[in-house]
Amino acid sequence: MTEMDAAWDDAASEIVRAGQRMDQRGWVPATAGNISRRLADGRIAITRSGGHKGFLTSADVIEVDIDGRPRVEGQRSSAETLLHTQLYAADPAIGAVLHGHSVAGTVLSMVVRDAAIPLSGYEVLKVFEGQVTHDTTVEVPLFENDQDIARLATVVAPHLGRMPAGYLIRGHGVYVWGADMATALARLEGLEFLLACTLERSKL
Ligand SMILES: CSC[C@@H](O)[C@@H](O)C(=O)COP(=O)(O)O
Ligand SMILES: [Zn+2]
Repeated sequence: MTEMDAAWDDAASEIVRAGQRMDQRGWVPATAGNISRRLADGRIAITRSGGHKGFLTSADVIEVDIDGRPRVEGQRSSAETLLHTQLYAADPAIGAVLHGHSVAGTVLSMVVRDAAIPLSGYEVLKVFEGQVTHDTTVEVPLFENDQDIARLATVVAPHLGRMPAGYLIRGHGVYVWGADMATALARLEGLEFLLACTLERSKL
């Protein structure tokens, strides 16, 4: 096996395991969610469209370029590929992107009518990029859902580089990222925890 093949296999395994983890947590119901990883050589590995993300195999991971085009003609990458590649294009430090549809994120995004959900005073805020204290507010932007992903990407674009905790799409789900898969998964777990806390507090 070449070094390039081994690197691809590692990335595909990380994606498969991330899907299993997200499924265990209930964040990818039915065929929801998508997962990608940028390799050191710049190749982008992403889940194919459809299929359950808890039951992925490496055959469900395909290569796309930075503009979101599958390298192999006829392969169908995630319907939301452009939301991944725009993050990679904007920041060379990003190495993994995760998208899930949790109950807390979906419900909160439909109840809150503001353009962002503020998260304040939580110790777990320190899981997000650049955060060193609980004594702060991190805003999670809320974008309107759109089946036209290219158009949705243009709405997200002006916010790139200014979303330490990721973002929410209304009635749809969350996007988070990190330098590697472990960091992206930790941020997703942190964000889901904080969204669940926000939802619980709204019931008191
Ligand atoms: C269960 S429908 C969910 C899809 O419409 C979409 O939002 C999603 O997250 C998964 O799409 P996919 O094309 O498999 O990456
Ligand atoms: Zn989705």
